[in-house]
Amino acid sequence: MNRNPVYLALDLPRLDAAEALARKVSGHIGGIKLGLEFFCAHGHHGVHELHKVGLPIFLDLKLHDIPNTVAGAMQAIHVLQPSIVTIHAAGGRAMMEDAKAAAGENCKVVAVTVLTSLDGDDLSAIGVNANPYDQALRLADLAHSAGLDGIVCSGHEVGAVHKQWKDGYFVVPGLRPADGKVGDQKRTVTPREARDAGASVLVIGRPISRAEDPLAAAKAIEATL
Ligand SMILES: O=c1ccn([C@@H]2O[C@H](COP(=O)(O)O)[C@@H](O)[C@H]2O)c(=O)[nH]1
Repeated sequence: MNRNPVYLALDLPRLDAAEALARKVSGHIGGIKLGLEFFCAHGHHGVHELHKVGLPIFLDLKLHDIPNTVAGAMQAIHVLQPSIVTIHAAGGRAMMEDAKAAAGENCKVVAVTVLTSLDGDDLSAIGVNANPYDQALRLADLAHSAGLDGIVCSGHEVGAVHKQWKDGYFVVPGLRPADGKVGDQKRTVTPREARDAGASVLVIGRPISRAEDPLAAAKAIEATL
């Protein structure tokens, strides 16, 4: 049977609340995603605590620095046994190569292409002369040639990336059920659309964590897949 592709983004300030939520929905998700908010607040201790839930841990740290620094950070998190770690493709080829070389054997390293909270206007404001689709495909190509396992992109690009990188590992956030609040996300699709387009991992946070009934929300999303 295929593993549930949903990784729950635990962007919550309190460790006890994060662990309780993860336990509550653990039968209806495939993994737990811990990001900057969680890691800055709870560090290695928090990750060890969440390991006790018994699901794979995705460390969404979006590392972006000079190659030597990112490689050192990758080595420092070996001990946490993450199944997936993110870096930024905009850090360049050498940074991605060194990050992959420093990662543990069972850890997939995936590169963020264009954040799902950005649209074309945001890219032009930071001097990127391409639309999010073209930019995501360009960075996907770079990540592929740097030997990474896959990328992070929105559901609008994952189908095209999948066509040119058949065995890639594709993480898709910015997911909203058909009637869901979009919030700060600008390039959204439904979980089902992302899965059908070739996503390997569906990252879902607030549609579950901020739902009135998170368990019912997780079950409803699972039923659509
Ligand atoms: O491009 C990206 C990369 C990472 N994220 C992360 O995914 C979750 C999404 O949370 P929601 O509450 O479902 O919007 C969050 O942890 C982000 O840091 C992303 O959204 N987009």
